[in-house]
Amino acid sequence: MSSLADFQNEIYLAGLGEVLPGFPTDLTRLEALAERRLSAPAFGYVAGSAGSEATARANREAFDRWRIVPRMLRDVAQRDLSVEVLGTAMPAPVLLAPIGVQSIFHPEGELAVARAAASTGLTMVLSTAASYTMEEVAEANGERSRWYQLYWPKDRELAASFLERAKAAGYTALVVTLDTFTLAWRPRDLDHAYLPFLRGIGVANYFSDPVFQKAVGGPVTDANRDMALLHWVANFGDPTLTWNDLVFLREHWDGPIALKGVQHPDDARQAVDAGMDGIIVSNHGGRQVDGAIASLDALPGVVEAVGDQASVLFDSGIRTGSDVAKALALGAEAVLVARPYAYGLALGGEAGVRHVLRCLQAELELTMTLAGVTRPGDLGPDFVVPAP
Ligand SMILES: Cc1cc2nc3c(=O)[nH]c(=O)nc-3n(C[C@H](O)[C@H](O)[C@H](O)COP(=O)(O)O)c2cc1C
Ligand SMILES: O=C(O)C(=O)c1ccccc1
Repeated sequence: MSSLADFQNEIYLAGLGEVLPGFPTDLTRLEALAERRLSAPAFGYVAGSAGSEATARANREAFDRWRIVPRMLRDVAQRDLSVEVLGTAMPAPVLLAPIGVQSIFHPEGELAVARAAASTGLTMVLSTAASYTMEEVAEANGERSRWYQLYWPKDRELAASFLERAKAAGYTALVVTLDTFTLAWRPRDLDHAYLPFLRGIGVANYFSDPVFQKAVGGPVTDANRDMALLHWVANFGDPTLTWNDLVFLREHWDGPIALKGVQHPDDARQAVDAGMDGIIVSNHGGRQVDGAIASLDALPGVVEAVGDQASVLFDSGIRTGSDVAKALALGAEAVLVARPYAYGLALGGEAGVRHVLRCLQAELELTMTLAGVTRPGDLGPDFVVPAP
């Protein structure tokens, strides 16, 4: 049986022919390399977080506060990391988190990511704010599984159109991001006075949409471009939304729905009461509320509140396979990874993303195996202790 950890052997064997991996295998090193490759504003956009970046740091520190306790002599010869999450089969409990405006990292942007995801079999979550349309990305992703992330616009007709298009293009689950109806105070972007959308990046799904086009007097050309961008700004998020509005999602989406950005157990309970299928415990990688709780610290409370009624997923701060194991041990059914694959994209396009995904999966399998676990579902709170 082939295993995800075979990547390790592949690297050592290639070394016999003097071939090196090409990218670092310690994924925490990618950020510094990406900084050298990207323009200062583009690097600031991906690496930056809200305010003093205290929450971004807290996300990482929270992982350091948990330590894995390996168990011995448990026959770990046969491993199977595959899981089914919200109806989607995956080779490992790892998804590619939605990241907007990927063409600022590499010209092929989301298309390269869709191909890398397809080649590993992992599920990508496509952002509404993508640089390519959801139909183009679906084509690059092919027969593989993909989910769609909605930024819920003010115009309900536009929201319904996005959902209709996503369904038609083969996105099987819906992720609705709640924590970013407006962008936070982000000093790195402010200091560069840099917002990609105002430069027409990350608006492909809007400009290609029939409902959006109707609102701006037809297809977007040089003549109505400024008006179209202003319409985007006015429409991007809806701060009036409340829990009662979730009915709209159910009316327009018949597949599984997960809410992204939940941190409080009571919000998770409300999501379940509203008929949602999944929760993504996330603080947007520290990019929204500076000073907010580390996402990993919020995870156990949400799992306790709704873990038996909904799929609880996790993101914010995952950098290594060992981090994935800790989040699974604390109750996540699967995790989403964001910045590491964006850095891989910046460093090497499709090959860079594929490298990151293969490293993560191999390291996860080796960590689990050496800790005495052969399946993701067998990782529980017994495998971690708080650091002294
Ligand atoms: C450059 C960038 C763009 C992002 N764009 C989106 C987006 O369009 N939609 C969304 O739901 N989350 C977006 N996120 C948040 C990620 O999906 C994810 O929640 C977060 O980055 C996870 O933390 P990590 O980067 O530490 O893995 C973005 C994050 C980054 C870094
Ligand atoms: O930058 C982000 O974190 C983000 O989520 C976003 C928001 C709007 C458009 C693109 C990305």
